[in-house]
Parts: sequence; structure tokens; C-alpha cells
Amino acid sequence: MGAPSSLTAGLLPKRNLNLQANSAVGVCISGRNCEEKSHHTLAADEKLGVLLLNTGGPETLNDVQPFLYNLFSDPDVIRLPRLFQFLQRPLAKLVSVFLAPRTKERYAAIGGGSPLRRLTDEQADALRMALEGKNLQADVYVGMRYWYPFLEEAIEQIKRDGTTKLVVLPLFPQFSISTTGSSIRVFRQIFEGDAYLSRLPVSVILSWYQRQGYIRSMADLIEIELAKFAKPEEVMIFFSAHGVPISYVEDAGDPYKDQMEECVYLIMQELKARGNGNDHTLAYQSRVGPLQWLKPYTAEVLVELGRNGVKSLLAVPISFVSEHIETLEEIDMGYKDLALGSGIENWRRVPALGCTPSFIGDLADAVVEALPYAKAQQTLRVTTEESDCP
Ligand SMILES: C=CC1=C(C)c2cc3[nH]c(cc4nc(cc5[nH]c(cc1n2)c(C)c5CCC(=O)O)C(CCC(=O)O)=C4C)c(C)c3C=C
Ligand SMILES: [Fe+2]
Repeated sequence: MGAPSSLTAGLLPKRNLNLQANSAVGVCISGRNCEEKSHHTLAADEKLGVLLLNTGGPETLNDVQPFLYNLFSDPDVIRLPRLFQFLQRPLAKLVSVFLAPRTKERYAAIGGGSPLRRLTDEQADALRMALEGKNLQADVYVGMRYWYPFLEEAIEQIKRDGTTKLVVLPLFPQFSISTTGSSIRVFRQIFEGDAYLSRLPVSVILSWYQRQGYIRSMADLIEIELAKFAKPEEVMIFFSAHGVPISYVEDAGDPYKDQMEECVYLIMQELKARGNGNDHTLAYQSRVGPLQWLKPYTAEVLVELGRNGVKSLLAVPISFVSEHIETLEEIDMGYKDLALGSGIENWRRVPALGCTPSFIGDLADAVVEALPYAKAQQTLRVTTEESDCP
């Protein structure tokens, strides 16, 4: 099983991360304690559901502004002091209208919309089949935070289908308040006060970046791309993670940065164990707005590497498991042009994991391992002392 999860090492300080109120879920921090592998049978009358969480993305250019409005209306994306929270929606309107024209151009450059819905549906199908291969019948649902199919719709369907046990699996390897945290908050709000849902045993996988199956799948993809360079040993492996404002980490206790660093460390360890001694670096992309975000910024590091004489670079998107605008446009177009203009001569990018069989198989294992932790009417406690995982 994966390396010890740092999630439990105080990475979710009790300070501000508001995940501790009453909730009808158990927590399985997958890859850490849930060792009993892949052998779980459901009673004949049980109906298992797996809910995949993702952001969603605009499917057409007309969807872009309302998608951005939904995104910036999220108090976990623009975090306002309580006193100013009445400004959230007007601000979301303003920012979404301001950003829409440029964002539309960017979605136009990747074919007129986000592929995220199609790709997530494909992952859901692949996961359902992988579970079937482990003799586990499950309905796999997709719940998007900011666009169709919305999380709320997915939960309605889960109820309509008479689900008797649910595993919640965010498609983000690392936990951030702005991604998994936001979806789980909404999930809990919906569950509270609903008679059926509050009795439904649920297991939430908060992060899974340390799972061996995921780490090995990433290392496989990196090795495949490395082999395409003329001199693989001279390639700089450049991990580019989605950024978040620094205040998330420093003030709100977001474990995202620590998990990201540990994730990169584990992938590099795996590559080293396979005999790859490449240099590597981690930087953060996709900054929006005037705040300071996690540093170093991807654009700045690329320029610096070019200036320092790095000639071959392999970009590895590390916070995403499917292709979307930030891989297809931001990295493949923006950062690639910048790198080539800065002196880097050989550029390649590792594809997102998508439906890579070893990866989907590992997600299926994570689901199976989470099952014993499904609980109803429990307190969702995710700090060191209070995790439900033994
Ligand atoms: C780990 C993944 C992500 C983190 C962390 C994250 C934080 C974050 N994002 C914004 C602003 C935007 N996000 C947008 C789209 C978008 N973001 C993610 C992932 C993370 N976001 C995904 C998967 C998507 C959908 C991509 C698609 O193909 O549609 C957008 C719109 C697109 C763009 O401009 O790039 C914005 C804007 C903030 C402010 C934030 C942290 C606070
Ligand atoms: Fe985002």
C-alpha cells in the first residue's frame, strides 16, 4: 500500500477547515490504513454507488460566463471575510463577465469547450467495469461542482436508484479546500436534513496521491515520454501543479502544498528505483487575480530554466487526472511557446492518466478498501486524532 499519508500528520489543522460538523459520512483516507485489499462482498440486497467528484467545465462557449459565475460564487474559491459575504454573488458576476471574453478565446482554442464531462464519464464507465472485474456491482455517478451534471443532480439520482452504500471519490489526487473541500462541503449540506441520505452509509476518500497504484501509473507515463527524447537522462522533469492562493495554505490550513510536494517526492522515488536519475522541479500554474499564489510560478521557472541552459524538458501535469483547458491550452500552447522561446529546445508533455488501466484499477481498489469505513450519522472528523480510519 502507499506511503504513509501526511493527511493524518496534522495536515488538516483544526483551525479553519470546516469539515468537522455533524455529517452522515465515514472517512477513509485511502492509501494509508485501509490495508485489507480488494476483498469485500456486499449483501444481496445492498446497492453500491460510487460518486466521482470533479469541477465540470463549460461545454460550449455560451456556457463560459455562467460557468465562471458558478465558480466564483463558491465561497471556497473566492474566500471573503464573513462580514463581506453578501458581496460574493455581485463579485462573481463582475469577475465572470470580466474574464469571460479571454476565457472564451482559450476554450475556443481547444475546440470550443471543455472535454471534462466526456472524459469523466469515460472514467466512470471504466471504473464500473474495473469494479465488476472484482465482482463488485456498482453504479458510478459523476457529480460536478460548477457545471453539468451538477453534484446536486447526481445525489438526486443516487436517491432515486435506492443506493444503500456510497463511496465518494474526488478525481483530485491531492486535497484542496478549493476542490475536494468545496464539493464535500456542498455534499454535506445536501445530506444534512435529508431523511434518506442521513441514514445512508457513506465513505469519503479525501485524497489518494500517495497510493502506490497512482504513483506507479504516473511513473509509467513519465518513463514512456522520457524514452522519446534523444538523451532521456538529460531531461528535466517539470511537475506543473495547479496553484491556489498562498493564504489557503498559510491561513486556512489547506494541506494541498504539502501533499503536492510529497506526491512529487514519491513519484521521483519510484522513478529512481527504476533507474532514472533525472533532475526535477515543481512549480504552480493557473494563477487568477491579484493575490499571491503558491510559488514558484510555472511561467517564471520555465524562463529561468531556459536561461540556465536546460535544453530538454518534460512537463508533467500533476493535479489533474484528465485532459482539460489547463493541460490542452495553458501547458500545450502557452507554456510550450514560452519554454521554446526561452531556450528550451526539446519539449514534451506527459498525458493525463485518463482511463489508463493500472490507474483505474487502483481507483477500484481504493473504492473496495473504503467500503468497510462507510458510516451513516457519523461525525466527519478528519484530523489526526479523530479520523475514522484505525
Ligand atoms: C487541483 C485542481 C484545481 C485547483 C486547485 C483549482 C483551484 C482554483 N481554480 C480557480 C479558477 C478557475 N478554475 C477554472 C477551471 C478549472 N479548475 C480546475 C481545477 C482546479 N482548480 C479544473 C479541472 C477546471 C476545469 C477546466 C476545464 O477544462 O473546463 C477556471 C476556468 C478555466 C480557466 O480559466 O483556466 C478558473 C477561472 C481558482 C480561483 C482556484 C483556487 C482558489
Ligand atoms: Fe480551477
